Amino acid sequence: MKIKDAYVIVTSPGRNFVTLKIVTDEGVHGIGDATLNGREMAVVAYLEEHVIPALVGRDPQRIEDTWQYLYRGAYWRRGPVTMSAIAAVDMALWDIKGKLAGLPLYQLLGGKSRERVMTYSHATGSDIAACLDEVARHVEQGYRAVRVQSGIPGIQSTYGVAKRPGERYEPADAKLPAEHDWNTARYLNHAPKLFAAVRERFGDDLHVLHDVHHRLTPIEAARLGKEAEPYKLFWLEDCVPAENQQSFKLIRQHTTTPLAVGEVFNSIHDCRELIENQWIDYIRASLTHAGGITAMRRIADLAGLYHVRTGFHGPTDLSPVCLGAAVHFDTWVPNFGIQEHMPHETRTDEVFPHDYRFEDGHFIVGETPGHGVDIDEKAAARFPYQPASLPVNRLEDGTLWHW
Ligand SMILES: O=C(O)C(=O)C[C@H](O)[C@H](O)CO
Ligand SMILES: [Mg+2]
Repeated sequence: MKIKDAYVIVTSPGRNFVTLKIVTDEGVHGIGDATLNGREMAVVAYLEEHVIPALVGRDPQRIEDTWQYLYRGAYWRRGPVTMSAIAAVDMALWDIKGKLAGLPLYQLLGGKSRERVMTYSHATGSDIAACLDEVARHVEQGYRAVRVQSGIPGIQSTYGVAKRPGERYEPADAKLPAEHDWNTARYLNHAPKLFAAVRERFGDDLHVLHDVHHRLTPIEAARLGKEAEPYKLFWLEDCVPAENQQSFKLIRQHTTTPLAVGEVFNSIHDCRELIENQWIDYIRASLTHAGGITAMRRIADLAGLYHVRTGFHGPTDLSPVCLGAAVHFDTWVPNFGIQEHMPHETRTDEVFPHDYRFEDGHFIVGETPGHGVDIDEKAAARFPYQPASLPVNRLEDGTLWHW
């Protein structure tokens, strides 16, 4: 059997998605997600110019060999563009393997470790009261775990807060990056009040998560982790930028608040020190940005040795293809923690028909052979690419900060 054809589909049903479709000479096809928010077309070019020509004619069943070929064979290893492209190929090939075997992906990985996959969603509000109402709405929908983000007095546009009440949070919009403002002191004074209010209204049973989105220094993160301890967070996410993995050593020395990191990681080398030193509790890399199922399996196995659990990134800027594959992975992986769930728009779900379903705060995996997600190319063609960028952040004096 050979790969006969492969092509990229870019579609924007509400936001941009990049999908790779691989077709075999026996007519079986598989798809993979290659969406890199704000840098979509770089991955398209990487796939079209450098990957697809090398795929045609290869045996689609040799997933590991193809992964090594694309990783080692590029000479230029790692990086989000390269690894998203490799991930898309990898996901599509696992999809094909499942279809050929007549088995859903989770069976290929080793079968079910659980019946359902706990998810968390996002409660956002312009202030604490509005955020609490959103938490209540999510609890009514069955969520056992909710991420809380609220506007901060004195800061105009805060990460994770929807622009208008009732709208979804969507950071990428303008063609060029929007400019946001940031003030660490105001944030640090505000965040513990939000956690306290959530616990007071919802009690101890709800899992409460919070995303700092890389904005603190290690000692500031240590202070926040310490002050959050009475409110027993499920996790504190991305409390510092993680290029310097040693930062987490300092944070860890000061707090027992569980730490999660990794949504911008693209290889096992980005998290090896964090895992081996047990400086984190949850690894949040995604199948799309960290090299696919083949690579993520190695990360999860390493993490399992050190009691680190998975908490896959699952924002709307990863397509239903990534989410579908993640639900299979989550159903199998022994050291599962939680799965992020930011529901896609209806038009996105229409472009990507899938068999995973949300029920009572959990995802339930489907039984369709492969990863269970397809693309309706006719529907996709109705939504042309819309250039969009993620924002940037500046301190009050104009200094560019982490967004
Ligand atoms: O979902 C999260 O935890 C995020 O931090 C979302 C990111 O801002 C988003 O995926 C950037 O593309
Ligand atoms: Mg995040």
